[in-house]
Amino acid sequence: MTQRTRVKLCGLTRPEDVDAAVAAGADALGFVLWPGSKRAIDEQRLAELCARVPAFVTRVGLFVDADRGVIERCASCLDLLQFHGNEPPELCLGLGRPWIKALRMRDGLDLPAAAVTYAGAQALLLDAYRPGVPGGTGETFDWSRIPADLTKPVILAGGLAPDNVAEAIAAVAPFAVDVSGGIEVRPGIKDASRMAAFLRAVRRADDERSGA
Ligand SMILES: O=C(O)c1ccccc1N[C@@H]1O[C@H](COP(=O)(O)O)[C@@H](O)[C@H]1O
Repeated sequence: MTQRTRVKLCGLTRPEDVDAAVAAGADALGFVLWPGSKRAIDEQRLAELCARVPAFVTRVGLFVDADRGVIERCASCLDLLQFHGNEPPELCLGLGRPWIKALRMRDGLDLPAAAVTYAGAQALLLDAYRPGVPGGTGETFDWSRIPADLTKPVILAGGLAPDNVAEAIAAVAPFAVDVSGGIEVRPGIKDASRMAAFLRAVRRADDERSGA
């Protein structure tokens, strides 16, 4: 049986966007805890937003080489940690919380080897590579570079939007898709109708894959 594609909507900063993302049917909501991002929120805002999220919707915190103390404090209201920096796998594992590893698809990246290096991760999030930017570029990458037999679930990210996510799902059949810029009016400000359109496009793609 074809699995349904899970959906993470990332970079939420406002209570109304959290409510709209949940109403649209998102499986996971992402909160950026990297101060360098235009979508960054502080710990107090994180706690406020997380408190709005109902059971069975996963709260994900995104970190880029954050201090361990920051990660531990934020983790108290998160279900999953997402690492975008040079965090050693031992650090990610040592936090004792479920986590995923984001990898930018630079030339020469050996994905099967990365799957071994990050064996403790619950999934690999694959994003576009732009030098000097840890993620969230709004750019796609060559999806054919993703091996079909990776030993970790794939979360496909990078430049996804309501009008290309079906093509991405048909090409990659990822476990999940992740989007930020493609559902925004500007960084950190989400558009409820684009979030709903994204979810509809994913459902349609799943129906097509399953022949429904
Ligand atoms: O969103 C950010 O600002 C960000 C900053 C640093 C690392 C990752 C970031 N976002 C992640 O990147 C993906 C893809 O973004 P986009 O859809 O291409 O805009 C996003 O889903 C976040 O997981």
